[in-house]
Amino acid sequence: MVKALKEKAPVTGTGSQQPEVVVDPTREPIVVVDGLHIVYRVYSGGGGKGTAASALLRIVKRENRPQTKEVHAVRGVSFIAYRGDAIGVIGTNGSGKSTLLKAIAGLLPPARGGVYTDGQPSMLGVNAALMRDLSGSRNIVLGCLAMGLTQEETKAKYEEIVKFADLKKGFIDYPMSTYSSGMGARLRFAIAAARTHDVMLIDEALATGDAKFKKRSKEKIEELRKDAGAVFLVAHNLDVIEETCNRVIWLDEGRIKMDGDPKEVLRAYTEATGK
Ligand SMILES: Nc1ncnc2c1ncn2[C@@H]1O[C@H](COP(=O)(O)OP(=O)(O)OP(=O)(O)O)[C@@H](O)[C@H]1O
Repeated sequence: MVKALKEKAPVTGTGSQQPEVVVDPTREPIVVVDGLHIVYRVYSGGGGKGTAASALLRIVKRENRPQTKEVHAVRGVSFIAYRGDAIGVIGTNGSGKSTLLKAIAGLLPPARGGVYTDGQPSMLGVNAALMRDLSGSRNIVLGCLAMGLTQEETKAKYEEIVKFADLKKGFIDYPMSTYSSGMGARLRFAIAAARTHDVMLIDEALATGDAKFKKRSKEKIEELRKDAGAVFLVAHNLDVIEETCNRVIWLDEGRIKMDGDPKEVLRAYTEATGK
């Protein structure tokens, strides 16, 4: 559900230096992120990892919970994505890009603030729920059905997906555990791209492909963008972001440092980080 933003005053970033969010009443909002905070709780102390086995041992021994440490990964992020936006999310390692995408997908609960989406967000690779022990072709069928396609639609899309993934000969019938990470990423992208998503979230999917695959992926995103609500793309490769996106959000330590025209944001980012 999208909040009644059109009547509302501009949403402002809650972080001290975050840019103010200005509402464009002429465009249709698809995703509204309003003062979002995401906090991970990490179990520390006792030397061990927070595994189920160590938790069970503690329960049996009637010990207290281990100390928890908080990682504040997203700190008061606010922005509005409009219909037709392809938004690149950039930032150095650990700046909160993947966390933000997962929160938009509804996979992480906000500690404060909220995410409002118009339609169903699909995080590429997660929603497709690919199974490593099954062949690529079985995964195509399961992935399509999991995305809500009917059996007929799945059949109709099958060849297109195989063609788009363009795996080495024969690999489509091998278990996905035998695929390289690049091959897996191609197949995940191909499956996810087989249907239009209201909000499409792509995390580093294009990082592993070769130049030819990147070009085709870019074209596919363009095509999906026309029908999709909004596309979010996380990539360390800034060329991919510049070529694919009409807007870039720069995250720095969980806050928005800049949000706007790709050329301007990428230039400032490159100057600041030397990347
Ligand atoms: N499951 C988790 N549990 C605890 N802390 C986490 C978890 N996932 C991420 N973090 C922490 O949250 C912060 C943001 O991580 P995130 O993965 O969102 O960053 P990123 O910008 O996507 O990084 P990268 O470019 O390296 O992929 C980091 O400090 C990271 O250590």
